[in-house]
Amino acid sequence: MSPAELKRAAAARAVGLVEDGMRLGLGTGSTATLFVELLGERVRAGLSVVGVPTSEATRRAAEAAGIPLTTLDDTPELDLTVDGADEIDPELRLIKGGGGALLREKIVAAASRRMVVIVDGAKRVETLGRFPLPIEVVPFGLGATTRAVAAAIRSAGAAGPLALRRGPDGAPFLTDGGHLILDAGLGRIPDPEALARALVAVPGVVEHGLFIGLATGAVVAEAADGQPRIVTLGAA
Ligand SMILES: O=C[C@H](O)[C@H](O)[C@H](O)COP(=O)(O)O
Repeated sequence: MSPAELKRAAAARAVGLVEDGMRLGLGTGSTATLFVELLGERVRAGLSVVGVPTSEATRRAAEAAGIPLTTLDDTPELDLTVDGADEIDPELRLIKGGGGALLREKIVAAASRRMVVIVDGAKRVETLGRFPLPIEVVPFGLGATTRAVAAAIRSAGAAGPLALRRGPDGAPFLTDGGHLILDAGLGRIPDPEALARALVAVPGVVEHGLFIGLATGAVVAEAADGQPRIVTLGAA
């Protein structure tokens, strides 16, 4: 089975969690986009929901799918956010931000009573860190902030190179908020909570891709005999 088929299977299961009248957080990335497309089919069939997109890309996808949108200003409390992830560990801790949407994703997840993560089985790890950890920083003072981020990483018992993320044209990648991203290739993160605390204490760091205590459940699609097998973690 291809990763795309597994992602679609996870997204399809999560669409079944949506109930009429729900206020939804709409995640970002290839898996979350499949969820948005499938949700759009239900909306066109009569389901009534409103969604808060976590990126401009998701806003466009949701508009194309016909999903009514709102903002956290008008709708500050959400019932359910469905989003993808780059990694998930057994404690439902995540690495997110591979697509650069971590800041809005974390704000939306924190405003939601439930956050359900949809992933293919390859995203499951025992220890977070194989996927480079995205760290969103303001452009001002980049050199000093990078040094401080490196020290914060060491203080949390981790190590690895920091790379400024670049777009396909080679120019620094800019988030929807106009910030830069440092990708930390750590291999393993022995103490995610300690690293999260250390990173938020660095002036210039806007947010990081460790999502701890936010996911309430996960829908994982694994390949079994050529068919997707859904495994749920937590409350999903
Ligand atoms: O910034 C992007 C998000 O955190 C995505 O949810 C994450 O990168 C997973 O994306 P995908 O479903 O494309 O693997």
